[in-house]
Amino acid sequence: FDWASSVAQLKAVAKTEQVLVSRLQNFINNKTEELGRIQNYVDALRKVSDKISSSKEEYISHPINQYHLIQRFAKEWTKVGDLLQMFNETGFELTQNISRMRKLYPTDNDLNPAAAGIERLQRVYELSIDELIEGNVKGEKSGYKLSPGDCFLIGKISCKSFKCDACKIWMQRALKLKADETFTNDEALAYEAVCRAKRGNLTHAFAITEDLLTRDPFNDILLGNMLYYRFVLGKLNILYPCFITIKKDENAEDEIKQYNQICQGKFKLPHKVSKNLRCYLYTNKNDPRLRIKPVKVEELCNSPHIVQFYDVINNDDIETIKKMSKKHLSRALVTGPNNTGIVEDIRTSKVAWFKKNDFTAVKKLYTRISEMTGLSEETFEDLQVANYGLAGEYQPHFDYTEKQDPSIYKREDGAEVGNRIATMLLYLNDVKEGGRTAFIEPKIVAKPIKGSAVFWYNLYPSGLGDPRTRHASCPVVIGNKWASNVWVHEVQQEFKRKCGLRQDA
Ligand SMILES: O=C(O)CCC(=O)C(=O)O
Ligand SMILES: [Fe+2]
Repeated sequence: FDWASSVAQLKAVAKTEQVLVSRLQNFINNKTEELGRIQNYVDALRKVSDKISSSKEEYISHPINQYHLIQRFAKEWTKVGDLLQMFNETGFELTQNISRMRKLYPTDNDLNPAAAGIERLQRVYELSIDELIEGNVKGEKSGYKLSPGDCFLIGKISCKSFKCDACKIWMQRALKLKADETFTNDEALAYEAVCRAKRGNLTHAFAITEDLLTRDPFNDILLGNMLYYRFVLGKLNILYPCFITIKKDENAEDEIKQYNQICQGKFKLPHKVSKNLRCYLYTNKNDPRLRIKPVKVEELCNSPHIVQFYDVINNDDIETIKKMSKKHLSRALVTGPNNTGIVEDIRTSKVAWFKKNDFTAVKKLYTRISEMTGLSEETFEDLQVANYGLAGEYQPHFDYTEKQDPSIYKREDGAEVGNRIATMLLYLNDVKEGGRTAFIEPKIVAKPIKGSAVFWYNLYPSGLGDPRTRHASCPVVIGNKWASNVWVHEVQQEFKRKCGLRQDA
């Protein structure tokens, strides 16, 4: 089910935990009470048996005693049997419920993405690891700490996804805090060695691994790595196939660095740019519907033109949309080979989709967007509602497709609607910390403000994709993020937004 990719559904888990705690407490109370009753019986019966053991012959010769002995077996010990049976049965239902529930709620598989989320927060926002370990995120204290085992897990996940710098710092933390029952020092060292090797420091990795092998000479993974180091260091002439080295993609790394810095709020627009940005009331060339209540606009960037509209949607409609979405949220996909949707780490959120006619709030929203932008609803895509999970993000991407294939966007009725000409990105809540929308080239961010929406054209008027619109959703640090997109397609907008004479007009 993938619990780390949406916060909305985690709320139910927290509620269930409360119920569980009180059920478990009841269970213990009942058991204790039953044990107490059994204890009373044992006390009473012990008195009798003590007496008998001191003078068995004498006791047994007396007819009343004979009667009592028989009576105890006929009655008392049956009662003890009943009590024991009851003791065994109490909590049976709870045990069954718990094992059924375990299948529905977070399991071991959810821990890795959650650990990856913590690592992502640290990396993107350059958070202090010491503070994170203390449960302190940008001054917000959780009350819980990260254990050495948690640090080890975060290091291990980083190593497996080739984030070697992260692996190193988290493993060093794990080692500094000392191993707990979840890992040994040698395991932490082994991961660190693999990371060093991936960074090209093979001699050091070789030395660490050689040392580790003296303590664990049959460890398959260590042996495999050793063969590889020997090969690369020229000490062996066959290659062990299980070890991969990663090639650095310099461009991608530079972009991620830039993305991290934008998310951290490190860039300020120079005065000569920001002084040309305006806030104004907009009536879309005197649209009669907007003349009465013009829309509030804030310019975020002039080139490309990116604006934030305020009070686009009211609170009731927002709550309706979120409530409807909760039932339908499923892991967000990105476009993979042959236009199929695939799960990727670059997009950690859950989404739900609605049609214009699914309920009134969507219909109203579509009319409103059409009024504000002057664009035809005819080729609006279905409404996408997204909820981001632990450190949920959407790494830099274009909303338009770079493919030249006109059939890529087909409406359900088969009509080809062209590329995504524009994006309306609505914010359905305020995010306490993080979760901003970052535009990579102009180095600007939009802040999620409930009821507002960011709007921009993805294509030049010529229809060519505008690469300056590359954008991302920064990881959520504290709180929860609800956003929603309406993508507008080219077809039907020909007379609403006319094409220019130059390709990048
Ligand atoms: O949520 C955001 O801030 C951006 C989302 C986005 O870019 C998308 O869904 O395409
Ligand atoms: Fe996007």
